[in-house]
Amino acid sequence: MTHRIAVLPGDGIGPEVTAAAVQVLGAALPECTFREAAVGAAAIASHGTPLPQETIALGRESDAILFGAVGGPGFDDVTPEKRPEAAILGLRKAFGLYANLRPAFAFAGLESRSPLRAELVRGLDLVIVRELTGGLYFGPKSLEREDGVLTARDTLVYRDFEIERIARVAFDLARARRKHVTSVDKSNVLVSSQLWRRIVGDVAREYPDVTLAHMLVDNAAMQLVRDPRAFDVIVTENLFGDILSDEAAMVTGTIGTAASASLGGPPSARGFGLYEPISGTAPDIVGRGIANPAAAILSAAMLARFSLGETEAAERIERAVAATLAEGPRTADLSDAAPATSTEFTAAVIARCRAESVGARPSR
Ligand SMILES: NC(=O)c1ccc[n+]([C@@H]2O[C@H](COP(=O)([O-])OP(=O)(O)OC[C@H]3O[C@@H](n4cnc5c(N)ncnc54)[C@H](O)[C@@H]3O)[C@@H](O)[C@H]2O)c1
Ligand SMILES: CC(C)[C@H](C(=O)O)[C@@H](O)C(=O)O
Ligand SMILES: [Mg+2]
Repeated sequence: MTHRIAVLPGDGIGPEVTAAAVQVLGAALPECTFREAAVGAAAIASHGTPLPQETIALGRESDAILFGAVGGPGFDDVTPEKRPEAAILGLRKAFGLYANLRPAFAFAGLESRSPLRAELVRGLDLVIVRELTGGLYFGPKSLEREDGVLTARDTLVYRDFEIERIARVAFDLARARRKHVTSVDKSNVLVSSQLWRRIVGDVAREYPDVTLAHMLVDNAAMQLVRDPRAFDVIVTENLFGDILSDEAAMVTGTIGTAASASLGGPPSARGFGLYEPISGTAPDIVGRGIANPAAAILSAAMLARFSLGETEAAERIERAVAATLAEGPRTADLSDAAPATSTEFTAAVIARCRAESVGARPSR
């Protein structure tokens, strides 16, 4: 059966890392077909809009989207809906992708790259379940002069069903893991967080085998660097999840391995999804061929697992990435001396995938 993958490379290092992910996925699953469309600043240049209708249409004709990154210089004075970043927000909304899974995983051999002491990080394996289609990102916005005062508003809105469904995703996930959920909010200040805490508590009663802790977001930011391994599944609202996931990624040693899946339902129900690195267009390294493609490749593995049901291929890709990170070659974010290029890292991952598929398991 053919798997139809929409590839949206976007801007900056997006095309560099997405090309790597397409190569690896194509090698692991030859039945994938790839069709590309424009998003972000690239689409503004070619179509006059960050998210052309034909890009959405390609997504609708596909089993999954492999996404790079969007953003670029020159948009500081442009309203949010005309910025390149509107493309990713528009896709999340258009496809109802409310559940964003962001694993933070300490790969063996990378402990010394963490800003934390190696013994605090070794074996770290947590998942942030970020609510992705609500909150401050999607509430009404305005910028108006009111009584002579220039006034900007972003509105934080959460509805009960939005909290309930993301809480269920987190508890279901925890059930298949270490059975602990930390719900992160700011309920000492925000009424939306009070509702969040109440509803997550209600859902928790349906999962007596899973423990729940509530934590304020400022404390959570601190605990993530004090003792990151105390976390199993973190569930939180859109903006807190955005910020905490970059922090958790760096705790593992680099943001260059941080993958994500954006789903419209529980991960157990195989279906359409969008898969992307959590990081951005990395303007400081674009065009140099040194970006770490691991996050994009691991996002492709999540795509194989959650949207294609190809568990064996997903695991093969993940093992090949883990072995390459452990043994090298490594890109510049993970190596001080003679780092590999993105292309060299990708070739090493593909070689390990192929070696395994012909029966010769690579050494770990
Ligand atoms: N999903 C997305 O499309 C997405 C996500 C985050 C940021 N952005 C956009 O990207 C642009 C740049 O944002 P930023 O600079 O704040 O964050 P960024 O994530 O692009 O970069 C932050 C730092 O991480 C490094 N980095 C990121 N990915 C890397 C990789 N694969 N390998 C090695 N190093 C890597 C960069 O070099 C940089 O030093 C902005 O326009 C922002 O809106 C887009
Ligand atoms: C580009 C931006 C809109 C996006 C977000 O804030 O969700 C990014 O930072 C992410 O983490 O995916
Ligand atoms: Mg982010």
